[in-house]
Amino acid sequence: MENQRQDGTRLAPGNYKVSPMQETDQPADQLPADQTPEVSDAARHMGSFDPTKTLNTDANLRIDVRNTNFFYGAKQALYDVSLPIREKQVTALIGPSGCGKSTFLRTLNRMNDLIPGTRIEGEALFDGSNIYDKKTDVVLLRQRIGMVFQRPNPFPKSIFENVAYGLKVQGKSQKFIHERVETSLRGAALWDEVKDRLNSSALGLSGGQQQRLCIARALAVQPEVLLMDEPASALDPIATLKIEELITDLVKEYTIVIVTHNMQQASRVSHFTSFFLSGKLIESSPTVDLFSHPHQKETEDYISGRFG
Ligand SMILES: Nc1ncnc2c1ncn2[C@@H]1O[C@H](COP(=O)(O)OP(=O)(O)OP(=O)(O)O)[C@@H](O)[C@H]1O
Repeated sequence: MENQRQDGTRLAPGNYKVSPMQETDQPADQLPADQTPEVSDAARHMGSFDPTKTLNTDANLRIDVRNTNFFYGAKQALYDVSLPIREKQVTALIGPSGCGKSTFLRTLNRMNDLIPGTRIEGEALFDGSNIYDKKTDVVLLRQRIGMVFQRPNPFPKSIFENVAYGLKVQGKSQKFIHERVETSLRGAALWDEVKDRLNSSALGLSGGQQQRLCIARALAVQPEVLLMDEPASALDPIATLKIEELITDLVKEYTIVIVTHNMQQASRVSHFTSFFLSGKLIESSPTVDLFSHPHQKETEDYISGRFG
């Protein structure tokens, strides 16, 4: 298929131009915010990441979701979803608003349990145990499968306290906590920006920094899987590129599942992409294949911009 959107831009990873990355001769102060030289620099750096180079279709299954149905009261939001989530790979969930991406993501660490009247069927095997099992220790589960939300949600505490929080709950020693806070902030590419103000309020950070702080907070308890629900949708283009760059770094050590509205973002950062529509998983493939050779008509319609 000629993989062109209606506006003419191509979607195949690595072969298309994403508007924030385009270069121009206009003076910087006359450029839209997403085309400033700073963005171009970050974009150039991102340009060196090519998920096709680290795609591993044989990677171990980290979570094996089988035949999941999910209900909000009488309303069914997921229909018979089966999806293998591979270790140390980024899996992107895409699809139009209301298709069930976030619901699916939240089933993976039982965040939907917090909503009264919800019900789930099927299984999601994580180290041989079913995540949905009533006996699952959800506190431990959420430690092992951490989550970052759409809007940065730091606690109204200091930068240090935000990252140390989970470790204090675990009763770790002061020395351990100090070391882990630094490692986590480094892991979230925030250390250099905050090392001299660890005791300042986290609420004084920019939106992008707050989101990286939330990522550091999730990393502090050493999760194995990171769930990200549109982690950059509330951020400006520079902060967005920093988060994308961070994802491409984190996946060396963690398994990542990311919900995104942005197909170009899925192409830039993910190894696998799953397309949802009306609560059903329509197609799931290596990202490069899904965008260049979709197997289903619905997928082709969606990625070519015919709906959604
Ligand atoms: N707490 C809730 N109670 C009842 N229905 C809900 C609830 N949360 C989501 N839904 C419904 O479930 C369906 C899937 O919603 P979900 O938020 O998972 O979709 P989404 O693909 O993530 O959408 P978006 O991209 O807009 O965030 C939608 O019809 C939505 O209205």
